[in-house]
Amino acid sequence: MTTPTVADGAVTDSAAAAPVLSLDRVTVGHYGVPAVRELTFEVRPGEILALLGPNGAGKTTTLLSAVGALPLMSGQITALGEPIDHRVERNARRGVTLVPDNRGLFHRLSVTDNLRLARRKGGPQVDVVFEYFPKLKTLRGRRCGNLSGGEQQMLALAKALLTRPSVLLIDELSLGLSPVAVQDLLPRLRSIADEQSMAVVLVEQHIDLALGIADSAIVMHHGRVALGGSADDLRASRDKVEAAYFGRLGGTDTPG
Ligand SMILES: Nc1ncnc2c1ncn2[C@@H]1O[C@H](COP(=O)(O)OP(=O)(O)OP(=O)(O)O)[C@@H](O)[C@H]1O
Repeated sequence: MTTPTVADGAVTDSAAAAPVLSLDRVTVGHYGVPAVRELTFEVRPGEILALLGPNGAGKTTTLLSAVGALPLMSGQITALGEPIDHRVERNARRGVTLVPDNRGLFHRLSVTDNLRLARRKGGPQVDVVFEYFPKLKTLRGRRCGNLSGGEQQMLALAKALLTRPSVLLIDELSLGLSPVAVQDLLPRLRSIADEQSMAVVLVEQHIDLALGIADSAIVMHHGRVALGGSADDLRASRDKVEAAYFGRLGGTDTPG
């Protein structure tokens, strides 16, 4: 794994592997009001970037813009060497996959039927994801609405993996889950990213758990990067992470 560096609020990497997803000075928002300003970062195959920040910091807006669901006010997003445009379905077929915070599941359908619907022609068989989540195999006939929150989140991840993503954008994997369930899921995500060389952008409120599995992280505040760097550096500067999270750093900063 290579070490990201921070320059002007941007998490970049000097290593040779081409980024799977790049945001270059992206400003994006809702109804003409910017929610994210001048955001720059890159993620490479197999890397996990954690997007941290308080409510309203602009994390979801960032993910939505990366899949083409929000028009950019300025800047550019590139995935797999091509600019991201508004064709969300096409972007997904190209391997840019979002796991939304509402999980995007069909609650009346069984686990297997949810997975079947997510499967792409020529893509992996449903059984493949049972290797990552054996528990789902035991629950395959159960209605999704009768699964626990953690099981539903496994199903949401499993569905996303069936699309063979090159970059997976995950909005609050841990939403509504017990700490035990989160401690189970996040390391699995790390292993899957490693095994599949899948880039991941992870929006997460459990700062320490996220920094525990990520390669790099950005702390956003009011739509801007308050702090960014390698997860190792940020773990070593935990007080700065907290200050950035609460908007007490007064601008972009690097740990140390
Ligand atoms: N559909 C929308 N219409 C108008 N404003 C929106 C919309 N969605 C988000 N916003 C605004 O954009 C800003 C960023 O919101 P966003 O959802 O990206 O934050 P977030 O960091 O994901 O927050 P949370 O942790 O609460 O999910 C907020 O000020 C929010 O009120």
